[in-house]
Amino acid sequence: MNNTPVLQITGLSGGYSLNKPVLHDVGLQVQPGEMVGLIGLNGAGKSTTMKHILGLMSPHKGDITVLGKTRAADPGAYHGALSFVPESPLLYEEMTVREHVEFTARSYGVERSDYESRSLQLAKLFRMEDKMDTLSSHLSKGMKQKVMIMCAFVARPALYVIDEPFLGLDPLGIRSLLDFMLELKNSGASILLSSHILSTIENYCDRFIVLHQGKVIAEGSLAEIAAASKRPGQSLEQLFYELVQGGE
Ligand SMILES: Nc1ncnc2c1ncn2[C@@H]1O[C@H](COP(=O)(O)OP(=O)(O)OP(=O)(O)O)[C@@H](O)[C@H]1O
Repeated sequence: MNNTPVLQITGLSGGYSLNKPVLHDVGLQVQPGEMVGLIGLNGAGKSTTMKHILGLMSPHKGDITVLGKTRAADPGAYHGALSFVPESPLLYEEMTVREHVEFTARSYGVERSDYESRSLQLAKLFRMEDKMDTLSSHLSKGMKQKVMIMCAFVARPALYVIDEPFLGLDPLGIRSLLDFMLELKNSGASILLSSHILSTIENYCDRFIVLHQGKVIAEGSLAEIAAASKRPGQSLEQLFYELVQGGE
């Protein structure tokens, strides 16, 4: 059996300047078919961790592998194996929704017929069918976020890196996104998801990584974190509160 984690981070230290690291010896894994919640206060280092995974920043120390390969060893395979939903939508103002989704599908080498069926499915799921030919500059904030999500999901990579995706989404959009992530996970995809909405992700993620001041201070399933904290039965929010208060 292949036990290679889809994402493996080992001893990662990094940040925006060499003399002031933001991440300190961060280690985490995401296995095939796992949804892992990366949680932490504002400034804990969640987005910085994601930027390192995406190769937008280089580690000061440590290694990151996707499907067992570093970015340096095989940049094409590394980037082709992951897609990203950023915290704030970044779109080309002069392109329509359809053009964004199609452009992304092409850059991932998605077959035309797969692109067509997936884009139809995503447009329906996120209630964007009547906006497919609208310029992105004419969309609402939540609709722009949906375009980012549709682009990430049209590719079907092994790993999804999703940074606080719920901001701006309406309740139906949040439910559609959660259900779709569950479907992807059940079909074997791996998801690293950051969010502050702990009550929402509590029942969806298999495991949680708690980052505090750039360090991993707890990890495991809800039951494992509760057991390690000697607080069985507590909610993720209660456990998180106690962990970060203790970490101050
Ligand atoms: N572009 C940047 N240049 C310098 N420092 C930065 C930059 N972006 C973030 N930081 C710093 O890095 C640290 C971690 O920030 P990061 O954005 O990773 O936090 P986060 O956990 O994603 O927070 P949030 O929940 O607010 O999104 C913070 O101290 C922040 O000030």
